[in-house]
Amino acid sequence: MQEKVAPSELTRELQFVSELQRSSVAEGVQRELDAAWTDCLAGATELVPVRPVIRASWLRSRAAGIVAEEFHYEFVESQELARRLQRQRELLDIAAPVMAELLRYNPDGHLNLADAEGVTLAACGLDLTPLGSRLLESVQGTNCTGLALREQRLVFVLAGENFKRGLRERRMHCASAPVRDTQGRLLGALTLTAAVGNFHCHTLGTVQAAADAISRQLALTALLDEQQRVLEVLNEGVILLDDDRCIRSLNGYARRLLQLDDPQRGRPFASLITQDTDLDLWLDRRWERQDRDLTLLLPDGSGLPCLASAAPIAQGGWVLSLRENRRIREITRQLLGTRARYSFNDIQGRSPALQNALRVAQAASHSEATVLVLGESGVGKELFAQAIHNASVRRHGPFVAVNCGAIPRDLVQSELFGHVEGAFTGAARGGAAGKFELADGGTLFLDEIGDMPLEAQASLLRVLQEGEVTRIGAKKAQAVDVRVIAATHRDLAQAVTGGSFRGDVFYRLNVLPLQVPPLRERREDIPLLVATLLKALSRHLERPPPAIADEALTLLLAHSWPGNVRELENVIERAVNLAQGPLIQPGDLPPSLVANTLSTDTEGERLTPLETGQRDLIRATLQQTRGNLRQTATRLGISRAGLYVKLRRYALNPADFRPGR
Ligand SMILES: Nc1ncnc2c1ncn2[C@@H]1O[C@H](COP(=O)(O)OP(=O)(O)OP(=O)(O)O)[C@@H](O)[C@H]1O
Repeated sequence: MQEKVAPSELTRELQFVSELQRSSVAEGVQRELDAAWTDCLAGATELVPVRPVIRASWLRSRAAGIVAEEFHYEFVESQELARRLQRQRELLDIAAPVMAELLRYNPDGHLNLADAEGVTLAACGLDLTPLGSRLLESVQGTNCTGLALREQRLVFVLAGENFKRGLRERRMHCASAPVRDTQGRLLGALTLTAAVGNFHCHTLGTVQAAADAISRQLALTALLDEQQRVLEVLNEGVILLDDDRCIRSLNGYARRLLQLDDPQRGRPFASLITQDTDLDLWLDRRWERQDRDLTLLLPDGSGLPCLASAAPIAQGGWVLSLRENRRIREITRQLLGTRARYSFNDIQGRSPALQNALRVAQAASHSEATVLVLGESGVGKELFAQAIHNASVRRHGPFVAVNCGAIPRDLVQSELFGHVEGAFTGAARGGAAGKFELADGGTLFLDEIGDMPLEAQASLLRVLQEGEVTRIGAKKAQAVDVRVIAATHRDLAQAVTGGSFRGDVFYRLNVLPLQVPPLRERREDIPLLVATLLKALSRHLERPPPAIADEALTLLLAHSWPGNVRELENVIERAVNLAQGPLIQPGDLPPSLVANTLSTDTEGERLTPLETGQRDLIRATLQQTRGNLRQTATRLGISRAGLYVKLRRYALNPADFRPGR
């Protein structure tokens, strides 16, 4: 504790007090003090034999008009006292045993504890300073408590050094030391009053040590309190176990997890978990930290799966931290970004083929049935899956996508269903949740389901049928609430026949089949898709969207699009980057596309008489409009997109009809 008294002064004071032990000295001192006091009251200022600290206090007391001859205590009002007692409850609780102990060694003495404003908050021993009495020097003149508060250091005041006659005539000496808070701020003063014969130099040390003990205990309590608060606000359950694996304490989060109100002190931890955790294996002091999946037993008999981490404490016992799997999954989802971005509004196209797919998808979003999205690569199968999820009741849950074709065969099962620690070589410490668990409460999109190995299909069937997953190596299954949307570009029925896909899984998945049409079957959507892509790309590049020249659009319409919308996206992105001016020209398109297009016409195909008539009409109109597509479409009463489709069908190139050809 901060001690303001200079070492030399302290030595002097101790020497002085120790000499007082000799009664001849004490009597002499008393006589001198009485004489000096009388002089002081008569107006003298010299007061030579008086210690400087006392002399200064007497002069202040005299100047403040304090009447030395009158003695009675002044009190704060009872309500005010109650407020102060309340405010200093902690200090009082800590000080009470210290004061009681001190009194045991000074049975004929008196102890009082005053707050920083000199109000007595606690007292024991002789009936001297009453509760609520005001002891500041400005109220009571020179007195030990008032002086300690003013000097903020250990002081002693002999009987004859008090200012008021009533205190002087008690013939008792006092020592007082300040009590401080953790920041070193003055909280009050602890004062010991002892009969003259019992007061010696050790009294000073004892009072100082007691005041320091109170201050230290206050700091410790504050620290403990702070740690307790941290533990209580912690976002995970913390349980302290003793060496016998019984509970020493639980923080608030752990109590909430376990649905328990009281601290459960002494309860065996084993009674709070299901029996499938081998505690001997887990709580092993050789390991610094061990993670385990375990299931907490709740009062209603149900189980709460958690990830628990155990670290041994050097002094004995363990500290366990617990997080429920549900929360870990939430955190993982936040990290992985398992949100579906797209909705039905993002699916562009007005073609009957696409509108038809949209109708089926919208119906699927109102149901909970498993959906099987069929379509070539890049047609937008995941887009549809996301849109279904976002329009379904699960929209606030996770959307987890897994490409079954992209995971190494050996790992598919563990990726999807998770595993427990030690399930196989290379298994994660503490085990790992699978995608089904991650998608709990939401949708799991199983892309390229046709590539799923047969063994994994068997486990998938169980999840689809039972709504439960069993991690690899686990003894027990866990319930999961997941809607599955699977997708494939393969012909699954044929795969079933060929034996590479299980028939039972196929029928389970194929509840709601959704065929997403390839781009070549909905060419009329191309202009709209191109416009949307141009807008999105230019927004990204922060420049106005370029237009597309008719010739270039014709080429796009005529292409067979094996890569579907994804291919179209790439072609447009390339063109936007290559385009010199505000117009995308055929030269900005990939050369392969230009070459292919002109050959993918109706060559070799026989046209019906009706089609021949239509082709001739279009050709004639193109001639009249000199290859102007807008005018041609208007004259023919069809949309531009419709015209493009027909141009491709009949291998007509508008450029051939333009002047200069
Ligand atoms: N109708 C559409 N409107 C707008 N964008 C689309 C449309 N269809 C597909 N896309 C876009 O095309 C790209 C490919 O779509 P997606 O990844 O959903 O296809 P996929 O069929 O799942 O492909 P794969 O079979 O290769 O996984 C995406 O960027 C998607 O946004």
